[in-house]
Amino acid sequence: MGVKLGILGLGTVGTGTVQLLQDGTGRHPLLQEIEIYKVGVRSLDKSRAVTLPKSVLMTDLDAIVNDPKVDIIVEVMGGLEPARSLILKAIENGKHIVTANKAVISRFGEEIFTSANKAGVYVMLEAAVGGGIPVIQPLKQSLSVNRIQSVTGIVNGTTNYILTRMQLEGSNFSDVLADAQKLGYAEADPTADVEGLDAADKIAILASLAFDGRIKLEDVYCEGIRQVSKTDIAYAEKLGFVIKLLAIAQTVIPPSSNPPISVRVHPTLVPKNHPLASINGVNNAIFIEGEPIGQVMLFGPGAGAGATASSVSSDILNLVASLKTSTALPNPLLGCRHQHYCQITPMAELVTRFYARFLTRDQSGVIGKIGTCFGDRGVSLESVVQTGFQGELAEIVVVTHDVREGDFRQALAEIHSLPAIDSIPSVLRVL
Ligand SMILES: NC(=O)C1=CN([C@@H]2O[C@H](COP(=O)(O)OP(=O)(O)OC[C@H]3O[C@@H](n4cnc5c(N)ncnc54)[C@H](OP(=O)(O)O)[C@@H]3O)[C@@H](O)[C@H]2O)C=CC1
Ligand SMILES: N[C@@H](CC=O)C(=O)O
Ligand code: NA
Repeated sequence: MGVKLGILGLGTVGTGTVQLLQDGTGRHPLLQEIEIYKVGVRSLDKSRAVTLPKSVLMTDLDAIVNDPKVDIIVEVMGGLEPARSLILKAIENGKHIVTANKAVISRFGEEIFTSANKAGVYVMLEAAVGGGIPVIQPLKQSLSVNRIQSVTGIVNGTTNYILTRMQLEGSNFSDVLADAQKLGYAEADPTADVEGLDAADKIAILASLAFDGRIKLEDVYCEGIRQVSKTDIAYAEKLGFVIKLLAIAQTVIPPSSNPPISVRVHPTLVPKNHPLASINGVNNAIFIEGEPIGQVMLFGPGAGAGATASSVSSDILNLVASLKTSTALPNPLLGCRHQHYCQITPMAELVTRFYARFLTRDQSGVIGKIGTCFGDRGVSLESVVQTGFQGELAEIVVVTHDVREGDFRQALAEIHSLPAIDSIPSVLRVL
């Protein structure tokens, strides 16, 4: 008898998954053991890119998670509710879960994994981070003996696609966002992509695995890409950088048991010679540093139907394999064993380089005054460039050496109050 799937959602990811499962030739033979038993959607009237028997497609998702014949629930509907309640109900009913829903896991992970451990079922989430890139299983298994120092990722396909096209083609933000939506990369509400919230969900999940503890989503600092302008992209280019939305989790003191970590998402100037600088379009990459392994980078398509279906289906396959060889004890490398919360360092304590662009009145000595404010706070400058004019205003760009963020912000506030300063249109961190 086949392993019966109840799939919740038949949009971009659900459709890609059904297509993959229906076309088993040349793939792993265990796929033959899987039966697409029920698929839950919102509307039965929509035209679908896959053909399913009438008896399979239904709108009563509660009935699917309560159906005793269903072995695995594949939650690819997205959103917080009813996704969370359906997952919890399915777990209570003894079903394993595969989900692509980082928003639910990053917010309700504690509740979901606690219930799953109690019920003796697995919650698999490879598709939730990095789309098609295997990163969850590598962190849980292949890299788990390492002491991780940092996880730095481009983990949102939509914003990487937007920034790449803005950089390479000088395209306009809203036109490119519309393309990303048409291609099925963006979330139902693309605000989650553009504001960095999707990347924050993902880095919370990665940090939890890398640093072996729970993360409160509200502790993840988050800035999106709306304020990244063509001007900054052009200055970054001249200075030898590209701008990427990075999601970063790193220890701030040498690794120890439960070390304080910094977890954040923000647009970042990445040196052109860094491996993450060349990750373009919808691709994602996760750059991991650990001891003893050194540096590892996982790269691939971060969104889209086929790529995400690859991760969803591999999770299903892992569960099918477990069900076939079922032992009484859960496999600790597949389950979640976190009990404590990670300590998160406040942003003011972060040590990083900064890029800042100032619009100044064209008065003599402005650069000196900016330098003095920075110097008073112990902020040393790596480069200062005055290249352009915007109307009557001169444009000055600085890049600092490593500095404590709190000191940099104080200096910036002092600079802002100088009569010669018109405005500070952008402040970005530098990797
Ligand atoms: N798109 C991507 O590239 C990736 C997406 N993800 C994640 O995968 C999940 C799904 O994304 P995606 O496929 O793009 O989303 P879509 O919006 O394309 O599809 C959502 C599907 O779920 C169904 N659905 C949603 N809400 C309900 C409801 N309340 N009751 C019944 N059915 C419902 C919809 O039904 P109907 O068709 O009838 O409207 C639709 O079939 C999300 O969590 C997303 O974050 C993860 C990695 C990549
Ligand atoms: N909207 C997300 C989809 C994958 O998680 C993205 O653009 O990365
Ligand atoms: Na993945």
